[in-house]
Amino acid sequence: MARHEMPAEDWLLEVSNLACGYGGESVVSDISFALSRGDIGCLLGPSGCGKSTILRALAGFLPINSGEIRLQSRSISLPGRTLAPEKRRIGMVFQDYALFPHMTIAENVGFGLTNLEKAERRKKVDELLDVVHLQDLANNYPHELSGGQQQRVALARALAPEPTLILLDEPFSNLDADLRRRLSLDVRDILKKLGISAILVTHDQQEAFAMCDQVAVLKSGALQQWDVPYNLYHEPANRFVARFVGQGGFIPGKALGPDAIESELGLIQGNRAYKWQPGTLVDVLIRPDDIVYDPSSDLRPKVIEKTFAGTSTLYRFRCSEDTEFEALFRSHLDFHLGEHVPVRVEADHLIAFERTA
Ligand SMILES: Nc1ncnc2c1ncn2[C@@H]1O[C@H](COP(=O)(O)OP(=O)(O)OP(=O)(O)O)[C@@H](O)[C@H]1O
Repeated sequence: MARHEMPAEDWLLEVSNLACGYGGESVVSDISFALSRGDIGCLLGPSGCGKSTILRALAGFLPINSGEIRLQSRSISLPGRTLAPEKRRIGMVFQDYALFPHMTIAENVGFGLTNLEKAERRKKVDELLDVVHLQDLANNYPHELSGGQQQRVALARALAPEPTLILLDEPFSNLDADLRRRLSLDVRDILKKLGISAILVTHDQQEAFAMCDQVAVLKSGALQQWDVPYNLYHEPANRFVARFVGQGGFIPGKALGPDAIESELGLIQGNRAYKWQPGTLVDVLIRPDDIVYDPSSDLRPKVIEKTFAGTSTLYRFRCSEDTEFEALFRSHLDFHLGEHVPVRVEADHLIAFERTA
């Protein structure tokens, strides 16, 4: 069954035409998306696009100006009616961990469980420390833990009251790249094992793709596309998403038919049909992995930039002033600046937009 045909009760979170902001002004508007139970969603976009603002509205810290937020089919935010944060059953994990420094790890995790008997609380804390693999550090203090360990404590503390939804606000941004990648996969595993839904805020596309089932790409307070990572990459809704998600750039071309474009890189054909008239001027998206090295090719663009990245090298090629593009080759294919290299386009997914100016 397609997602849009799902009955309303299967959505965990529904955001409809949301507008909210500060001092009566909206900094985000017309935001609509829905998350099904157990899924991890993401708000992805450049700095200042409104990710944290939407997260604050979901948490109940910010009233909304129009639209509605529903959690488990229950309205939690309407203009003039905001269910208090503590009544939403939503947990939060922040970038700076926000652990209590004078409490042990076990006490931090058990902080929100005051309604439980002592023995029951201890059992629950042990279970959660087990889930985040920190049983051995129960009696340590936060400053004795690494950043990654502290973030797992923060997650365990947020999970303790058994929330319906967890909000993760740039939770890995204080960590180095390697730990970031490992911890994001760890957190995904933990949430999936427990069947807990989450919304992650990040401006790191790799993190969004590795961790999330659905991603919202935002620009200047407006939702550009809400989709699975694969579609964002292969079927971006507009130029902004095409550029923001993944690497690559546009080259000029002319439509020959619904699925064929003539360009300086030759005829580019794909599996996606457009409604263009033959002769329409378009911009075609070329990703670095769309270009392959082919010694028999007559197309021989010039290397104008080269970035060595260990197992691969990113090249920037120029055919003419209007047509430049990038290609990623295994690093044993070593070309020098100014060299003319035989290449060919091998793109399954033809992504192009009609030229507007
Ligand atoms: N408390 C506030 N009062 C007034 N304006 C604010 C407030 N917080 C954020 N803004 C403005 O709202 C807009 C969106 O900010 P927001 O923090 O939601 O962006 P973001 O996408 O989370 O950015 P970043 O990735 O840098 O954290 C920005 O223009 C910002 O200046």
